[in-house]
Amino acid sequence: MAKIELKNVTKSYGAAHVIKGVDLEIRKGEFMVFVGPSGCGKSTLLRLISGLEEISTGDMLFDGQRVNELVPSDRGIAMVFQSYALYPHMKVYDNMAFGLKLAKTDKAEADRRVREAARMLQIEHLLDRLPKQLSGGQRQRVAIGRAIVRNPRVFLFDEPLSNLDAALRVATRLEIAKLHHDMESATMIYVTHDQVEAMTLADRIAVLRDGRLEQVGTPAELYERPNSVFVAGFIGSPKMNFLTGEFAHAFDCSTLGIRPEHIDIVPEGTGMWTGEVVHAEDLGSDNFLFLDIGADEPVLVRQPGKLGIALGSRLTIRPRDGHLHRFDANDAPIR
Ligand SMILES: Nc1ncnc2c1ncn2[C@@H]1O[C@H](COP(=O)(O)OP(=O)(O)OP(=O)(O)O)[C@@H](O)[C@H]1O
Repeated sequence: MAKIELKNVTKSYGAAHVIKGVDLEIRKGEFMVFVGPSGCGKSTLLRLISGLEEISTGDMLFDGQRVNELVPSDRGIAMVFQSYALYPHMKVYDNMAFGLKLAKTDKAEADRRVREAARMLQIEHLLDRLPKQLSGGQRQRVAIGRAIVRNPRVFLFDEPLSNLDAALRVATRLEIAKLHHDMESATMIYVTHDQVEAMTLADRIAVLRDGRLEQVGTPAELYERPNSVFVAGFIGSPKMNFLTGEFAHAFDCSTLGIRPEHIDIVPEGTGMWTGEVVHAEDLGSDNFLFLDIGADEPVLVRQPGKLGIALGSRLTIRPRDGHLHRFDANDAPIR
């Protein structure tokens, strides 16, 4: 399995500069997740690594070897997309074995690999079925199985779970986490919009913004020590509250960030701010309370359990010690 290095990689389509100089080292066996707003270049970066697209300038290395000119089939990668693209007329077994057949892999060896992958993904009982006889989640597992049997150096996933319903997403996410655990030397790169997928699957997350890397770090690093207002607002769900003006000046900063889960409701007279509940969402396990404390936008407070707080109630709140994020006028953190 491979270590992947990107050295000042750029990609332009005519005058459109999509990737603007990315330096990144993905370790052998690492699970790297790319996140960022729509259009920031996540899929393009994945396609550059796969070789489906050629980089414009810079270098791409797999295990120290320059692969800029290598076609996808010579890079030892396997891709899993959101659409599974299984052959409808072939049984699951043949779908999984197809690539090996093309590569003229020994039949017994191919059989061994298909059954091993099917066992890992718990789809052994589905090998004789056609794709149309499978659920969406099962189809996606077959697509992942088809990637596994090829024994790739690198797995590339482009939003593989986005076509699945909520329950299947969770089940298949656990499956992918297990796969990474079982194939500990497999390097995996994964593009997603989903915060939970990014936070739970990643060894490290790369946050992209407009064709550049904004920050790369472990999920905990990005959550606890974001390097910019952008990362602070992007990582975490629901989103961090940002206060400016007098609210921030009171803390000697230009922007004050507080996550909804780091605000406590306290007795009047002991808090920092008081405001009216202008909107409330009861999720059963959690309450989202939106408080108008006189800032530009209501402050979101996340509280576990059943609260039964009525709209229009006045609440006093206090940010939890050690969980304030202060930023200067350049959006850089003050620590
Ligand atoms: N073949 C192309 N020609 C011109 N522009 C392109 C081409 N492919 C992608 N782009 C542009 O490059 C930018 C990045 O696209 P990309 O698909 O990598 O973004 P993304 O972060 O994966 O977005 P999303 O989250 O919406 O899938 C977009 O502005 C897109 O319009």
